[in-house]
Amino acid sequence: MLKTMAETAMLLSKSILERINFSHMTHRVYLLMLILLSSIHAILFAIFGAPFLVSLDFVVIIIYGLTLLVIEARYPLISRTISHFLPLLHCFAYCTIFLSRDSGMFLYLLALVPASFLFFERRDYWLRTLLTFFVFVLSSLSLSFRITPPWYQLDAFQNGILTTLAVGAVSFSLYLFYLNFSRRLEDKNQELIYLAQTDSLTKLSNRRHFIEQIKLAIHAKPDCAVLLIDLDHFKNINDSYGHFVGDIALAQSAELFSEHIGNEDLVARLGGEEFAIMIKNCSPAKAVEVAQQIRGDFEAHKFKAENDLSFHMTLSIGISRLGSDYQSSLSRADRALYQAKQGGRNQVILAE
Ligand SMILES: Nc1nc2c(ncn2[C@@H]2O[C@H](COP(=O)(O)OP(=O)(O)OP(=O)(O)O)[C@@H](O)[C@H]2O)c(=O)[nH]1
Repeated sequence: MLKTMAETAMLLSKSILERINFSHMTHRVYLLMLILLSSIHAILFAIFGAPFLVSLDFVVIIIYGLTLLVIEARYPLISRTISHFLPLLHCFAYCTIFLSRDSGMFLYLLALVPASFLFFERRDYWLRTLLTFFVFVLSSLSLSFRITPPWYQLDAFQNGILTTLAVGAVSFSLYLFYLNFSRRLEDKNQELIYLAQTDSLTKLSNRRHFIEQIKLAIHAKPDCAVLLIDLDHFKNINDSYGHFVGDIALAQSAELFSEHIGNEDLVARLGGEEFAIMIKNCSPAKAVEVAQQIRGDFEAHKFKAENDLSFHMTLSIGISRLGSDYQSSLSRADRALYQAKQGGRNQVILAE
């Protein structure tokens, strides 16, 4: 029963933590966590019968509260400095003056290092370095100094509870650091994969991704058609209206092609004014039908650029069935496209 409850609590907290986007987590959350931790201490000290320490925690809570509500908005750097250096002094004072190092409060210092990586801006390296240095100095001081006698002599059990809480905070801080780090790495990976697969102008797949996908499709779905598309006399658009308008026309063409394909299909820009479409589960006759629709819609489409400029374009399409050798399939589609160009453009040719 206890085991099931613990497992449920673990799963629940894990799923909550995984939903939090730490890369967008603000410094305010960190301040809120400090307030929560200080409140837990205040309650514990009240139970332990140490009213002075309760009032000390209240003072600290008020400072964090003011930092959160007033200073954070106007002076973020001061706010960050307070929220990192105040806990340092707080722990140091507890370990050397009020409770002695037996309380284990110095362990909180360790939690501040991973926390600084979580909550400081990336560019604040100097602040992190300074903080790490302070943590080192203060933890070694609080371990070696003993301003005896401590103001409050807690018993071993009470010290144990405080130490457990501190170790919990350190572990939690390390866990958040790991979670944040692995998420950032994952986000970066996804971003790199996207950049490596995408054409920056049209946001379609690029040639590399298209080739990868047709290689996969050969094994997975035998009935695929490949359409190679080339815009007709595109040079004239650039020459007449400029390269910028040419770019707009390419982006609009990409949108139009995307409207004609299903979820499983893929449209890509191979380069320049050349595009390709892979249609899965598609007979050659059906591929010709789709290609003719694209050609007709493209011809009818009014391309628009700034200053009320509008113009029409046409395209040519070569089609082949995707066989076991993708290179020969592409070559056959390319030859069909060449025939379409030679035959006067604005037409669809299916490779034999
Ligand atoms: N605006 C723009 N133009 C591009 C881009 N990439 C290639 N081009 C232009 O596309 C044009 C392609 O011209 P050509 O290969 O002669 O082909 P075409 O004029 O379309 O003629 P055909 O294909 O024979 O019908 C060239 O003017 C290139 O500069 C691009 O990213 N943006």
